[in-house]
Amino acid sequence: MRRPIFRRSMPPSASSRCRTSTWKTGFRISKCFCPRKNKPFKSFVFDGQPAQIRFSASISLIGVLALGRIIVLYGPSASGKSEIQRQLTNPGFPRIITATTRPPRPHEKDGVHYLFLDKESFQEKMARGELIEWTEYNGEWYGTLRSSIEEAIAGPADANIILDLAGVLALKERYKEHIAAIYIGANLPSLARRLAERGGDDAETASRLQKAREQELTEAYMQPADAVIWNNDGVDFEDTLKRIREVIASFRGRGAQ
Ligand SMILES: Nc1ncnc2c1ncn2[C@@H]1O[C@H](COP(=O)(O)OP(=O)(O)OP(=O)(O)O)[C@@H](O)[C@H]1O
Ligand SMILES: Nc1nc2c(ncn2[C@@H]2O[C@H](COP(=O)(O)O)[C@@H](O)[C@H]2O)c(=O)[nH]1
Repeated sequence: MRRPIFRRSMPPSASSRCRTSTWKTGFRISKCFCPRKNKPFKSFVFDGQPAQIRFSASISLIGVLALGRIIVLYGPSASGKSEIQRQLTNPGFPRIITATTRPPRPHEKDGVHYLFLDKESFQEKMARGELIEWTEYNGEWYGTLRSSIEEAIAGPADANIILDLAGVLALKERYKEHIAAIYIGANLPSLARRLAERGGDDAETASRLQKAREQELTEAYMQPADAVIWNNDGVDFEDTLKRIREVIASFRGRGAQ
């Protein structure tokens, strides 16, 4: 028996003049005229599906209606992700700010580059389910706020975010069709030079380079990327930006990933 599961603004005498469009998801929109109230109305109906299908239908519906896509930049430390993000970000392509327990670098501002948290606050956010994913890097915690991703997906604009591979995989698993990942690479000599120029703690620099050598420069690390861009020293940074803009435009042309 076909039975309405979800119904909105359906007056009692709704049986009258309706034009119904049915979506692939099983969702039906009827544009009707109510003789009793003498005015038009719309009804929204999921029809005759078992509960578990209803749930996935509503998820697909969110997918259909939500437009925002998220471009994830990932790759080794000092490959140029932050500089690329800085150049690409604008009001129509906002950055999604993640949280970290690492101390800010001299130029970094709370709420702009990261939400800088102490370990206790970070753990509280984890415990409250406010983080959709998190990772440990160099003894510090990094995590993505659930609300930041859901707002970006529900919004009309694409957004960008910097994550590591664990973050890419977590977002792709949960929001597959909204996520496109660009791996930003640079060779070891470029990374070493840039990290030395950044200054800071020698042990931390060595650890970042080791992670690049052993993990972040491997084929396996790049494998989930939808595009790979190399930004070595000697490559004109404007050229890197141009290639990234082209890749992002091609994602838009293809529709959601
Ligand atoms: N093509 C390039 N040629 C020379 N220097 C570059 C190039 N691209 C970026 N840089 C420089 O490399 C340094 C590191 O870049 P950036 O901070 O953006 O890296 P990152 O990937 O965000 O690093 P991290 O993950 O450690 O934060 C910056 O000083 C940046 O200006
Ligand atoms: N999985 C996540 N990775 C993140 C997040 N925010 C940043 N990152 C990655 O961490 C490392 C270290 O960052 P750094 O700013 O100290 O160089 C780098 O690979 C970032 O891409 C996050 O929320 N989740």
